[in-house]
Amino acid sequence: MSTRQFFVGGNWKLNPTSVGKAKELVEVLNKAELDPNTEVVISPPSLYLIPVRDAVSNKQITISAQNAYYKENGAFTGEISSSQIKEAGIPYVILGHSERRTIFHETNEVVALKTRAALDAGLKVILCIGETLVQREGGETTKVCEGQLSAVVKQTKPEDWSNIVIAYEPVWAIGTGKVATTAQAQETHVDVRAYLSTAVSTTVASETRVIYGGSVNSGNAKDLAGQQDIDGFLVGGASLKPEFVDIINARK
Ligand SMILES: O=C[C@H](O)COP(=O)(O)O
Repeated sequence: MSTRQFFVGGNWKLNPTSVGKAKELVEVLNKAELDPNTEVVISPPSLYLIPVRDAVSNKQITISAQNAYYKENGAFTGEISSSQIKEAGIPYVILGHSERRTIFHETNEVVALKTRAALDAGLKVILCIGETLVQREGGETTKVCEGQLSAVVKQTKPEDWSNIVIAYEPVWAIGTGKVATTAQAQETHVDVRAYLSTAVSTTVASETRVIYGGSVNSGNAKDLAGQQDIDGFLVGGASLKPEFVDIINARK
C-alpha cells in the first residue's frame, strides 16, 4: 500500500434541510471512533459552513466548500470566493463536480480557473473528473478525464498538486446505485496517474491522492479501498447516513 493518506470526503450537496439536521450529522461523527489514519472532510452547503465548522469537535475532521468562483470580489451575484472561504477557516473546496459541470454548464476551462483561484487563496482543492455513460460506452473515458485534467495542468505548477486531491467520479455511478467495479475504478485511477506522470511529473503522479466517488456505501467501500490506486472516496448519499463512519473506517 502507498504512503498516500487515505481520504474520505462527505459531499452533502444541497442537504440536509436545516442547520439543526446538519449539526446532528456532525454529532454522529464527533461521537464515532474514526480510523486515525483517515483524513476526513465534510462538505455542507455554503450557508452551513460556519455552523458546521463550529459544531465539529473532532480535530480529525475538516470542512470543505462545494464550489467557489474564480474572481475574488465584484458584481457576481450569488457567488462566493475562495478568499472568503479561506477567511472563514474552511481549508478545502470541491471544484468541477459533475453536477456543476452538467447542470451549471461549467467548462474544463472554468473549473481550471476556479482551481487556480482556490490555490492562490490558500485552499486545498478536491478536483472532480469523470465521464458520462455515453462517453464510457464510446471508449472515451481516458480521453475525457485527460481533457478535464489538462485544463488544470495548464493553470498549475507541479508544486500545486500537493494541494489537490483528484476525485474520479464516473457520472453514471453518481446517485444511481451503480458503483464502478473495483477493476473499472482501479483502471481509471492508473490512467490518471499515467497522465499526470507524462503531463506533470512522476513524483506528482505517485504522490497525488486519487479518490473514487459514485454510489460508495458501507457494503462496497472495503473492496474499493483495497485497490492499490484508490486513495479514498468522495461520498454523496451515504455521507448523510450513519454508514459514513464505516466508509471512513474502510481500511481499519
Ligand atoms: O460527490 C459525490 C458524488 O457525487 C457521489 O454521490 P453518491 O455517493 O450519492 O453517488
